[in-house]
Amino acid sequence: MRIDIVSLFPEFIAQCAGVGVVGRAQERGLLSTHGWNPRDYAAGGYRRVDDRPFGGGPGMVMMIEPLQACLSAARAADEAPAPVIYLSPQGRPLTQAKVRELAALPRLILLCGRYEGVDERLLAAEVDEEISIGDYVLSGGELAAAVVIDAVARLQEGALNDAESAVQDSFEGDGLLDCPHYTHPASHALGEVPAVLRSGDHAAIARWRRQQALGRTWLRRPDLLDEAALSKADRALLEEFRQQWRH
Ligand SMILES: Nc1nonc1C(=O)NCC1CCCCC1
Repeated sequence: MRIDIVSLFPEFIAQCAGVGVVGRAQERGLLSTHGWNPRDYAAGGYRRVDDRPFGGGPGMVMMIEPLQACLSAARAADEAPAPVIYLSPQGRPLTQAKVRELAALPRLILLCGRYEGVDERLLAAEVDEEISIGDYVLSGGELAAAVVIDAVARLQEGALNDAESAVQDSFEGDGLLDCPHYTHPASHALGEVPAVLRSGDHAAIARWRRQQALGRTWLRRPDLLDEAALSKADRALLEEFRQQWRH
């Protein structure tokens, strides 16, 4: 999978994409990322990429021309077709389902805004999809682009080892929150590791983990429960958790 990122700070993305799972996926040839800076496509000595907003108001707006030229250069760098995705709070919320959809594509072009945003005419002409990573305002789209890159990189075949796949599966598989995790020491001033996890009874451990995932989802994200397809056994486990919680 190839991801091109249009950003005034391409070095930011290169840093994020160079470490951990994403860095390893690149080393394994599962993914490649390429930064493109609109300032390199801005005319004149000053290489202007932004200007004052029509209608007045604070801040600056990213201009059409440098972005359009930069996007054209990025597109031309590979023959694979790619949707242009703009990261902004005005976009549709990013979900794991959307991540799966994006991860299956051969290529993405991510457009990162700065300042107050991008000239609407550029967005209307060049952007295929607008995506938000949450209802808050960042100083630029780069962090959101890094989130998209990380999430799709994890889904590339061969990107994760067994332990990492387990984490992916625990959310990805059934849309529930993850269960709690514990490690050494078993006893600590902060508390004890739940006995079931030290019992060696793998069936009991799996049951406990499933019940904890169900219970936490019920407590913290009941909206996810609505969408999850719970089995009869799941519903019984959750009811048991609810009873215990209420006493
Ligand atoms: N939230 C978000 N989800 O995706 N992107 C987000 C963001 O807050 N981006 C910064 C804004 C800053 C002004 C220009 C356009 C991008």
